[in-house]
Amino acid sequence: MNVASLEDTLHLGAAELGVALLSSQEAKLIAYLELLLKWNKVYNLTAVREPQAMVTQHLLDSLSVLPHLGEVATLVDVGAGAGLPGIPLAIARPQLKVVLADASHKKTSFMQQALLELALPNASVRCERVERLRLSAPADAVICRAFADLKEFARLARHLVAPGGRLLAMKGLYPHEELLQLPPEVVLRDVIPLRVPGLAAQRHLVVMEVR
Ligand SMILES: C[S@@+](CC[C@H](N)C(=O)[O-])C[C@H]1O[C@@H](n2cnc3c(N)ncnc32)[C@H](O)[C@@H]1O
Repeated sequence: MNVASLEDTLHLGAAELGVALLSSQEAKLIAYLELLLKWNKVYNLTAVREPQAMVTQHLLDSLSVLPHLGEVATLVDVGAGAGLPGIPLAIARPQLKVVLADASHKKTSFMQQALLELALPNASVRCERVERLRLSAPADAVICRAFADLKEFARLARHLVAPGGRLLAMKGLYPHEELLQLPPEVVLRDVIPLRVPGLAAQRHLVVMEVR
């Protein structure tokens, strides 16, 4: 693996996103990719296996939401899988408390190991179905990528935030159909187009507020 060029892609891409990273944070993000590559051989954690594509589709895609998180202090990543977007966000914003939740023991074992190896005290892992997950205090926001349609996301995760809290869904194409199906318990606040460096595909962040 050509680590130097992966670092370049990450460094230039983060700068393009307006995300400031220390070199130690960039090194942790690359170390996370290396862990993902290593565990993927046995655990089949992600279909994206080419290292440069992983920088773009996993690291930069996750980091692209950072400028839109606002003052959020606690964030739950539901259906986090191998830790996306939650682990890159926890690395890039050490003050942010991140809960990584997934129902799959295989996925949560990987995330637990990644948190240990990367020394990420601001993140924790819960092996639980989202609908059964209970937090000691409501989070400021919940985020998901490739988890469920907007209606189902709201149904399964709205109990994790207090009224006024946000549900953030990372989507590809503008989700016209899904937006027509939003339940009355949430209000649509924004649909933000995201530009991920190196990715031609459309990306959007849907911001909903829980009533
Ligand atoms: C397609 S993967 C996406 C993983 C990651 N967010 C990403 O973008 O790479 C969906 C994940 O959601 C998890 N999942 C699906 N339904 C769930 C539920 N009700 N509660 C918790 N996790 C769930 C699955 O185990 C799987 O890891």
